[in-house]
Amino acid sequence: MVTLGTPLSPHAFRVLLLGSGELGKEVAIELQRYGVEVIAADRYADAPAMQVAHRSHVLDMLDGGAVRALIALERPNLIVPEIEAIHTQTLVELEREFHARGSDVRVIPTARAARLTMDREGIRRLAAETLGLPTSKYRFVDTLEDYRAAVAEIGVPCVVKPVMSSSGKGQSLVRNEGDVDPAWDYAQTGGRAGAGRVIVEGFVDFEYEITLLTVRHVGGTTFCAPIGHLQRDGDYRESWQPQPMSARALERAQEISRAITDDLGGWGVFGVELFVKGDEVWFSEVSPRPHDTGLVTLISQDLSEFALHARAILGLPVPAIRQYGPSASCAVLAHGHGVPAFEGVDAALMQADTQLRLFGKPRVEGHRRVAVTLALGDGIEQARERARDAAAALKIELR
Ligand SMILES: Nc1ncnc2c1ncn2[C@@H]1O[C@H](COP(=O)(O)OP(=O)(O)OP(=O)(O)O)[C@@H](O)[C@H]1O
Ligand SMILES: NCC(=O)N[C@@H]1O[C@H](COP(=O)([O-])[O-])[C@@H](O)[C@H]1O
Ligand SMILES: [Mg+2]
Repeated sequence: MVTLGTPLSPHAFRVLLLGSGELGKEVAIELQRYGVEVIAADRYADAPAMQVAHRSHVLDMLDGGAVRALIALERPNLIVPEIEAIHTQTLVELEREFHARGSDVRVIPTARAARLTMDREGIRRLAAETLGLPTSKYRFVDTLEDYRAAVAEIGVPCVVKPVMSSSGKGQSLVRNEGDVDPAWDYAQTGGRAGAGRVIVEGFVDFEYEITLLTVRHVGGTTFCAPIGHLQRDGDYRESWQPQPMSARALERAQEISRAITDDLGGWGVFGVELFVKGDEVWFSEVSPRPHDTGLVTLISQDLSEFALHARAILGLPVPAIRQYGPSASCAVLAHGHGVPAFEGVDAALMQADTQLRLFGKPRVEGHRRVAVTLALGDGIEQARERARDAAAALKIELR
């Protein structure tokens, strides 16, 4: 049983967010509602979650020493990874030390889950080889020569990704011979840890893909309604809920999600990414934290994925999740260089049942998701159209 205290007092319940983007911002707001003292960290200043936290720190989270020093300084009750780019081996060591000391400090959901999912190899081998879950074909390679052989063996089309990357960075679809070498070069430059290991995945010719938000909480495991989504360049553009599925496919999706999340363990929200064709379901990957496609739950459920994460990690009950019917989200990307200014916010909010979140990201260099629109509709198509219309009404100027 958790005792929640008063923030900024000696008996505060403190949560340290490692990563402070748009997803962490919503988690921070939900934690604030329980009087939790929230400390936000990221690699840059004025990140979205920092703007709603009690305190913040800027550090290189891939530096194990820096992560350890921050945790020693802040002495949080919970350490909550918000992104994958963290020195997760340090979290594994710290968790072991906490345990040995009899301390009840926890890494969410577990340090092992954070470590396995930051590297595509860890989670893929666990899912496919240890748990026997259906996945695409795959090979891990370190050299151009092995890479070419892996592509020849798996065949085209195939998907090439750095083992450490997210949001489609460094990822290519190889359709023919001419795509092979450029995909290697892109994987070598687009990964989060620089050049390195690559996964070659067989292309899964799915009908649709979903995120199954799976909540592990004190009372057991609860699934949200499936979220369908559209990805471009490996990054999410639209998501909707509920995605229509056959009863058998939904059952398989839940079985796979339960298997992987039971193995990872701990409390919190997991975003299980699955590919579906007819009644067939393949595991793709899992985030041991709220998922970007789950932003739709800000409008589609009484408890959003962020509210669910807060409840679950605090050890609070999740007796039911109410879904409000057809809903959608549309990601808003800014392109260019500068500080965003938003016009057309009024136009974006003209339609009933439409909402907007502006993340407050301090700068854009290249492409960056800076906002999301949300809508309810009579059907999925109407909800998606409303969310897209609202996004199109926004005009972003980079100053
Ligand atoms: N083997 C595959 N077959 C078919 N499509 C794929 C395959 N792998 C990836 N994709 C497509 O690319 C998208 C992004 O892939 P993936 O989720 O592995 O990338 P990511 O960089 O981890 O993205 P994120 O961090 O946003 O989840 C998938 O949602 C899917 O649309
Ligand atoms: N697919 C993972 C994902 O959506 N993560 C979310 O994006 C932020 C990074 O955004 P940035 O790259 O604009 O800093 C992360 O902090 C997290 O909130
Ligand atoms: Mg993904």
